[in-house]
Amino acid sequence: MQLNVQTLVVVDIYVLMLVGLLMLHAWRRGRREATLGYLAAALLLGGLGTLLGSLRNLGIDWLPILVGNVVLHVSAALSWVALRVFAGRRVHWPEVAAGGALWALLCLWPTFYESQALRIQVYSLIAVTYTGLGAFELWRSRRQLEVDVRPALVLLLGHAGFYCARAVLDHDMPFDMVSTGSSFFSLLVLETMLFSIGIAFVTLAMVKERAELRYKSAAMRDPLTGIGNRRAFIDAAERLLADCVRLRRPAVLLLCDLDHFKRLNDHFGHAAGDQALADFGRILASRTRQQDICARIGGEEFVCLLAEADHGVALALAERIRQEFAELPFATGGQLSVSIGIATAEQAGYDLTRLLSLADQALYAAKAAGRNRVEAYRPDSR
Ligand SMILES: Nc1nc2c(ncn2[C@@H]2O[C@H](COP(=O)(O)OP(=O)(O)OP(=O)(O)O)[C@@H](O)[C@H]2O)c(=O)[nH]1
Repeated sequence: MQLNVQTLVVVDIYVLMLVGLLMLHAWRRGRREATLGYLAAALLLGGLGTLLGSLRNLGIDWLPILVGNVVLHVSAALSWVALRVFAGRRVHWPEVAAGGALWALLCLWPTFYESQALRIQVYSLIAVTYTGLGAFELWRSRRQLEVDVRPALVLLLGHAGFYCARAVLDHDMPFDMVSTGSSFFSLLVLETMLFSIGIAFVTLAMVKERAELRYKSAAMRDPLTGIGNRRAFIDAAERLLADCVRLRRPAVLLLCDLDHFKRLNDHFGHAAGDQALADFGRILASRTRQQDICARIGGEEFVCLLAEADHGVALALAERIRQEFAELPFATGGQLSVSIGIATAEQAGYDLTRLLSLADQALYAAKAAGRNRVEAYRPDSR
């Protein structure tokens, strides 16, 4: 198949600019997510660098050879920066400038400036380095990122592989894209175009996926205590109870209500009340295991569904939580306490609504018996 280099270069510039502008738009619309901003800059500079690189045979070779390539190296560096920022790391500007600076310095050396083969090899080396760094950023952060980074890794490694091949195979082919061109050069332009579209698409998808995960997680979290809210609890508890039925495992619910909380608010203000809520949430989270489901389901009402725990274990844990909270020194100087009601999933027939209701009856009994105590649900108690 014959690829017309001139046409490809024009299409390449057009595509890079267009995708760059679309990325800029996505950045502006998407709460100015830095990853998209850096990628937009990389794409636009890629288009500009390719445009400058195409200005051959005009008697101003320094423009394509020096300026055009420096711009392309900065563009490659910014693609790396986009992925680095996505992985939560800071930008290292000296490294961003290093590729272009190295190129500019080498251009002062006539042997390099006049050797097509040498320039191709150094260009490829810099391109492989920045692409490899981008892949490395994603690879080392793949677990924390919580999104699928594999498509991006495949693209980056393919791109780096292409430049490795170019360094080996494209020694002395003319770089004069406007007149002669080379078959490898046509492939290069084509590959750059496809890679740019691909990396823009997968990066946008990763950014969007992560934003959705963050919104979802924020919607399920109680901002004051950092533990789950009622909605998160209902979802997770229903799943846990279904697992308990299937695997014939026990579960116990603790329903906790801070005592005389209104009095604390009225005497010491809402900020003191908030502090007490945050302290209790912290105790609950630190005393329970990862598989337990803890949440703040109302003003001063907390729950904890203990997975694979029997009645005795739950009772001991509730007692420890009650005691720890009662011993906590408060900034106000006063003392606070919590009442806790307990019911087992078995008593409720593994039905969440009923389980909450039984634990509530036990809690009512704890309040009625003087507060600052733990009561377990007893079928004969009401
Ligand atoms: N500071 C603060 N107070 C809250 C929050 N949510 C609910 N409250 C307050 O919690 C108090 C709950 O009062 P009550 O339901 O009467 O319960 P109580 O005073 O703890 O009494 P008992 O439960 O019977 O011991 C109310 O004054 C609410 O305004 C919150 O997010 N922060």
